Amino acid sequence: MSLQALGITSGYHRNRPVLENVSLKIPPGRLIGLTGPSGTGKSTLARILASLDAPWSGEVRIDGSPVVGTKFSVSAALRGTVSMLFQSPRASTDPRQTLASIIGQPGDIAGRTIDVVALAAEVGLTPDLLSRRPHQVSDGQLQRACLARSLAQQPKYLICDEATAMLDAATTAALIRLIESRASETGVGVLLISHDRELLGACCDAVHDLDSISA
Ligand SMILES: Nc1ncnc2c1ncn2[C@@H]1O[C@H](COP(=O)(O)OP(=O)(O)OP(=O)(O)O)[C@@H](O)[C@H]1O
Repeated sequence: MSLQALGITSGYHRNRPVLENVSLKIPPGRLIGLTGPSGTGKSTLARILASLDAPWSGEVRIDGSPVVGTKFSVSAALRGTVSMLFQSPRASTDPRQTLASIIGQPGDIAGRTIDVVALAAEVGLTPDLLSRRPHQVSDGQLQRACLARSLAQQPKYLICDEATAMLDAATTAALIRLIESRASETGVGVLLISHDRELLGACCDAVHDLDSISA
């Protein structure tokens, strides 16, 4: 059981790979850190692990099953098992939606009822914020809503791509604590991508440099 990248090679321009033969394993219930210099391909790998993009070669496996296709073409059994939290909550939310509808989105897609108020409370959002739209809340509050949306998806694996880079130290610590407790309580496996090696060292079970996982 794990989310695995196996020998991933990928890039954006033919003959100029960004990732070469990269392998990484995220076991359930663990926090795995990924760091490395800017522009070396961490986000590229994250998008491939989340089935948002397909690699040129190599394979992603979710609990042993190879992923075929991307986004909505991924098989129903595997779709939604990996959730991604991005750096910018504003770029990943619809400015017309309220926080309640943002958090409840995975339920609408899956035809499942979600206790939005309870999830909001879990990530530290009070009920009065739920009727607000993104421009009426802070970056930290909106990122909490994005985390609640990810959790509402009930993913087996969560990828946080610089998800706390825009937040202050206190909000970062609160979100990381939440992710840690979710990992230990529900067994969600987490990949934390960050330039902050100190942060990764403090909360992760293992930290990899992108260079060290390229063969
Ligand atoms: N959509 C794209 N089209 C073309 N090139 C891209 C695209 N996305 C990323 N790149 C390039 O691929 C390389 C890797 O980018 P990526 O964002 O994966 O790196 P990163 O390690 O996450 O960087 P950072 O730490 O700055 O977020 C960079 O040279 C970048 O310019």
